[in-house]
Amino acid sequence: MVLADLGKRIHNAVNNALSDTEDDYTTTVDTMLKTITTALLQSDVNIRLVSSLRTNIRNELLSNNKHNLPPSQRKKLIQKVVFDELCNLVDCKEQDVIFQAKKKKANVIMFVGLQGSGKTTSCTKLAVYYAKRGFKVGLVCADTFRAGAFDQLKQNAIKAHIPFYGSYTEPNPVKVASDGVAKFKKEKFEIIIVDTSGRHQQEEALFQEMVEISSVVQPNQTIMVLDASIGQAAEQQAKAFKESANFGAIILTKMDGHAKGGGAISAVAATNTPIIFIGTGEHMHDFEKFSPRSFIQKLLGLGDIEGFVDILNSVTNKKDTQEMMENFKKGKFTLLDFQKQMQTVMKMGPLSNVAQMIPGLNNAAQAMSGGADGGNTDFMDNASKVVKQSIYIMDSMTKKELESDGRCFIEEPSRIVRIARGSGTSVFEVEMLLMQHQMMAKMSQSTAQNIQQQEAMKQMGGANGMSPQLMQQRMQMMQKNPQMMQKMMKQFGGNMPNFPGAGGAGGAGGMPNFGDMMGMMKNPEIQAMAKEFAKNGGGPGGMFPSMGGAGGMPNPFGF
Ligand SMILES: Nc1nc2c(ncn2[C@@H]2O[C@H](COP(=O)(O)OP(=O)(O)OP(=O)(O)O)[C@@H](O)[C@H]2O)c(=O)[nH]1
Repeated sequence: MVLADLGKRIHNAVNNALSDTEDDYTTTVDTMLKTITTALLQSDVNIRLVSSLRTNIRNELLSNNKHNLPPSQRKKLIQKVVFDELCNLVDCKEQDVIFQAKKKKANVIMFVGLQGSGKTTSCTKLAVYYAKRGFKVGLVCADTFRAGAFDQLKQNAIKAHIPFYGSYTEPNPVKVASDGVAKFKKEKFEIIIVDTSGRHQQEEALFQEMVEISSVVQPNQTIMVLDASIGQAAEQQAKAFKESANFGAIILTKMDGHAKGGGAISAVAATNTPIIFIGTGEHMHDFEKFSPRSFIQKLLGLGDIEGFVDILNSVTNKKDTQEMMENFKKGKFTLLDFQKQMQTVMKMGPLSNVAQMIPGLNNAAQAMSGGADGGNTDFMDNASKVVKQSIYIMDSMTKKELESDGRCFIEEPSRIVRIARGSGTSVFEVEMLLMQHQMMAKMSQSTAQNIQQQEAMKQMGGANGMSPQLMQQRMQMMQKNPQMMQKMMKQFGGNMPNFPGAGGAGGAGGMPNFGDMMGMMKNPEIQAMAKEFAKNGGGPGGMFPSMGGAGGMPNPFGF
């Protein structure tokens, strides 16, 4: 059973228990536990762990006369106890498990694991993680066992812009590791990641090599890379590596696709070692910080806002975002702003991964694509393609065009043809993008107006003690009298409230408040534009007269 199915089955079992009014409480709990334990076993979670989870949940839910609790409290208890016990399954209770590297010091991290587990890929992903956080990072390839290992690391490193070290001629991995670390230390690198060889199976020679490399490079942290798709074997493998390499952290790879994951989860308990990251694909950005609560939340389809904010923080340029939001609330939204937004979306990784983090969004995507199994991935992949295409289109614009409000394209439609040619897209696709930009620009103008109105209402209410209804009436009167409105705006201008950003709480600073966005979507002008566009189906008479009506692109923003 793949992880997504596991989550769904547990989620359903809990929901059935919550809505069950016919059976007595003990039967309800036992039925729920039967489904949960079967699902966990089918996902390869070790039988000992499943049995202990079952006992703990049962004890918690049935002890001390919990039968007598009112139904609403019983429901909350069931949700909490199941959630906490699932978290315990993947939590080894260590704090700050990601290695806190020190700046201006050489921190060595050594990777171990079997061949093909995803070591080399994960080394580069971790290098990118630290590089994004401002560290000077280097990669050492000490895998002299597998022909082509150095080339693979080199390719990954070049793609990720990470300096690397390796040798085509030196056969001794201990020497390569030692030389590489010495070189990077001399050059004042702050994070030095050493990739070691793997073998197809656990064997003495491999463990001996790891011990030798470890003794020369003296790692600050050793990480074991574990393939999540190997099932029950993971536990045994982790134990064997722990004895010789004594790793302090685990990276679970291949948690995407059809990994059962349960075996790997059991390895955490067997070695009492924390999982620090999970690999969710072959690309550099398919790498998520692991937190037990976030993982279980996502598994159960409850979203992971913590992870979302974390990704958002790592990909947004605070200065750019702040500037963009300042302009947005002043009613200014250029094509360049639009391009930066698209680039941020792309940096967040595959949209299907991001969607899983937002409560409800994954389900919505599944519904739109008409199926739970992979359907949402198709839908999101399509949306990713559209975002990428939009970036190509904007890359073909001149600096002046990008910094404009887009009106130049209406005045001079030949620009659209030029951009379509330059970006390898169609005129229709360029026009669609311009249309989306216009909608965002309209939203920005509405936001500016809303903010001004709200502020004016606040000021008036504070000064006069008026009721909100009376204030509303006055505002409507003033709207009908533009001169009076202008005067008032002048009076209150430069005193706008902060635009409430969804990321504000987590410090990501910068996404427009969703509630406000929804409000703006009710703006009759925006609705009229959308209707006009839909009605024309790309035909003449729309905002961009030459819309060709070719086959309809999905709109990633859901307008
Ligand atoms: N789907 C998926 N594939 C992954 C992930 N991590 C690595 N891979 C793929 O797994 C294969 C093996 O990965 P490597 O990084 O070469 O594994 P390795 O452990 O370094 O292997 P050796 O160098 O032979 O020891 C490659 O095709 C990777 O692209 C992941 O999280 N998800």
